[in-house]
Amino acid sequence: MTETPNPNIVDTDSLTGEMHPIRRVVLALGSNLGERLASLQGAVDALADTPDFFVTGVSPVYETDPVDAPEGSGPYLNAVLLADTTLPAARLMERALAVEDAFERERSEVRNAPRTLDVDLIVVGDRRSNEDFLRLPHPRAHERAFVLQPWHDLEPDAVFPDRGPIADLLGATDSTGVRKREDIALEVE
Ligand SMILES: Nc1ncnc2c1ncn2[C@@H]1O[C@H](COP(=O)(O)OP(=O)(O)OP(=O)(O)O)[C@@H](O)[C@H]1O
Ligand SMILES: Nc1nc2c(c(=O)[nH]1)N=C(CO)CN2
Repeated sequence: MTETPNPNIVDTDSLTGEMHPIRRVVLALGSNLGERLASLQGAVDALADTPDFFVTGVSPVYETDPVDAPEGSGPYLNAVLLADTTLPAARLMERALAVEDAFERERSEVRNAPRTLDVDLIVVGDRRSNEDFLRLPHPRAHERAFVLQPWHDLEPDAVFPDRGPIADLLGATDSTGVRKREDIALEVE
């Protein structure tokens, strides 16, 4: 006898759509053009307003010397945001780009040109990707004190996939150009 799917058994996935696991997300925010703090705060607000995306932590703000940036680039404000989400990583990337656009991010041909807002996905659970549109974990973040320091403030025991404890990575990184701004802070609604 040929087995056929029982039409009386409801496939819950066909009702609810694909099921997605909850993933812990680390995002890095940066700005070195325009109203830097307002852009970072706007990014936090916009991300916190994203359905199925729950902000769990926002780091202190750091003033940082530009790294690998064109001559004459100004200092950055940098921060890290932690969240839990069921959104697929590609949707998160689209959302990050849309939030950048909302804050007048111009996409220049010049590598690392000054920008009003940069939203980078650093880690999305154990998701790995190696496409131009989305590389995960972020391929350069493990050597960037402007990412590691604020992340370390939130999660001193965090481990960067394949790279090791962020405390060790931070210890191996030059963080002289990374200064905490005690006078300003980002707020989560
Ligand atoms: N993990 C990621 N986070 C952010 N953008 C990514 C990531 N992986 C790939 N991209 C792609 O990179 C492009 C954004 O590049 P962008 O000019 O903002 O890089 P950058 O932030 O200047 O440099 P870097 O990646 O070294 O921080 C987007 O098209 C985006 O799809
Ligand atoms: N200090 C600092 N330097 C950078 C930053 C950044 O956010 N902070 N982002 C870059 C490209 O994403 C390149 N250089």
